Amino acid sequence: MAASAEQQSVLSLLTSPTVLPFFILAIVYTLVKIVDQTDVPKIKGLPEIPGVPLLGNLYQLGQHHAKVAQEWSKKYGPVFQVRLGNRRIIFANSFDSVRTLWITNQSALISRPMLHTFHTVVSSSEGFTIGTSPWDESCKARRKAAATALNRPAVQSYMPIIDYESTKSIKEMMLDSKHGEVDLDPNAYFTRYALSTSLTLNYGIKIEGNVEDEMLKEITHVERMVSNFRSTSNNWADYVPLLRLIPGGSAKPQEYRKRRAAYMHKLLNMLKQRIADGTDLPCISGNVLKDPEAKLSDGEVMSIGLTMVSAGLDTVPGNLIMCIAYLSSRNGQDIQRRALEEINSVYPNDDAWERCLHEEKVPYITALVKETLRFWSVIPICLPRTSIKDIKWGDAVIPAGTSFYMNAYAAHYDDSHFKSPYDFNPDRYIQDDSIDDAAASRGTPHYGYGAGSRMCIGSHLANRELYTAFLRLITAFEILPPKEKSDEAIMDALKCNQYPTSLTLDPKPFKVGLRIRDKAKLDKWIAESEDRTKDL
Ligand code: HEM
Repeated sequence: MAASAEQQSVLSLLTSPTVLPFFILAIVYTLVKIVDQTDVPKIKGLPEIPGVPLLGNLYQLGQHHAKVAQEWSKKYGPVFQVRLGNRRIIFANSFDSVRTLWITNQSALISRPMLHTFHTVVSSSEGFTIGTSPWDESCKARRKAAATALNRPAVQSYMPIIDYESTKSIKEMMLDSKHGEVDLDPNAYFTRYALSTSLTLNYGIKIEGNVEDEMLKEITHVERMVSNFRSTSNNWADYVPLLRLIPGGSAKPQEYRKRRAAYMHKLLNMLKQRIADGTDLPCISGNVLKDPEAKLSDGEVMSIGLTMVSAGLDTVPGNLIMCIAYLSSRNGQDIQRRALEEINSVYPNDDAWERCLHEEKVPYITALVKETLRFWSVIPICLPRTSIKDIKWGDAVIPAGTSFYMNAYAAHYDDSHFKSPYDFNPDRYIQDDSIDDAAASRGTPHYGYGAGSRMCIGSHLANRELYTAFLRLITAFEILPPKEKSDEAIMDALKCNQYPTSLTLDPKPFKVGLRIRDKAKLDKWIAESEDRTKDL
């Protein structure tokens, strides 16, 4: 149909050289306004960090989101709103603000957001882990089942596994360092420690090989990559939907989804075969599969398995490895001396290796664990939350459905809560005067395990793994600086991360020296442990 005379005159006006540029600008402006909307409108009464169209504050946050947000909090206050693409996020950056939002408002802050890369691309076939699931009946059931399997008495029954794995790692470190002659990187030994412990208690299957084991390397690499896809700081496509249209953008996440599915199915099938043959060992997934009353579907059993494999894999080794790095430094030598004195005074008969399986009686080692969790903040921006009810903050009402990011790194270095927060000082958890007194009396020692309604349910297990490993390492070895000078960045909680935008700290490679304190005693402790765990 031909255009009317009126339409033709409008068209020629719009395409005239003087009007056309303004017309194009108006179209672009309107389009930007449409795609630039946020999931939650701007919240009145809460500081907002100025950003740019489409990206919001994504570019300004750079690689070190936790550090940049910590800097902003000096100007804008502890709690502010940012825009990451089309998402509005509340950042909490001080110890007290986290407590108010995460603990006082815990029933409102119980859900988790869905992020495109992890929830749509990486996880579509394998289900979500508990820590990435929004709050619903299924998440509640899986969390309850896993929490029961990880409660204090249950964890005590897993101590033989921790006995076996810690001994295996320390023995291999002794042999691979040629009894202390050669420096080594502790990373792989403690990655296997954490992974093999999780696999044994979930499937009754351990990593049989040394640190070069193929299954160990595959699971470690794939889980590390998945953890990057899961990070709130790594994937711009989570926030800017237009970026999802870029061809090939999903190729890597999809590749890792397939590789992850392969070993998750293999582990479950191995367990099912052992159950059928009657050769299975007691384990969490086995208990669920064999329990006729269990109300969990196959997918839910798989989700618990995924959680067990992934949850402790970066976190336990990250803490262990970075504490070992610190212990090897000059200041770390004093900490080792003090720790050994404390261990020997509690256990004058050299039975610390065995007793630590039953009790935690050396307060200085417990304090070392806490200080490590604070100082290294291995999940600097804690797993994200979504509110399910309105939350009041000062005069602002933050509507239900808003995403919240806890800047655990900034809270851990908050000098209104911790005295000299940049000093590594286990004593702050023993002597009240190194934490502000009022703060000390309020409980929560740190946010290493998060806080409130969706706090880590693996913390008893992780604490036992860390305590046992530290106590045994310190009695076995003097941990020394490497013979060759190492990268000084390894002592900085952010610079030591080789992949700064990952969810969990991924330590840069480094080496330490080891000197065996007493070869005869160490051989005896190892032999006793091997004897105790020979049927595992
Ligand atoms: C040192 C080691 C560990 C650290 C630092 C750590 C840290 C965390 C953090 C920060 C969270 C998020 C909490 C929140 O949102 O407030 C979390 C959640 C979780 N962790 Fe851990 N974790 C560790 C070990 C483990 C282990 C060994 C397991 C189990 C085998 C585990 C299981 C879980 C689960 C299931 C969740 C999700 C809870 C939920 O969403 O309801 N964690 N962890």
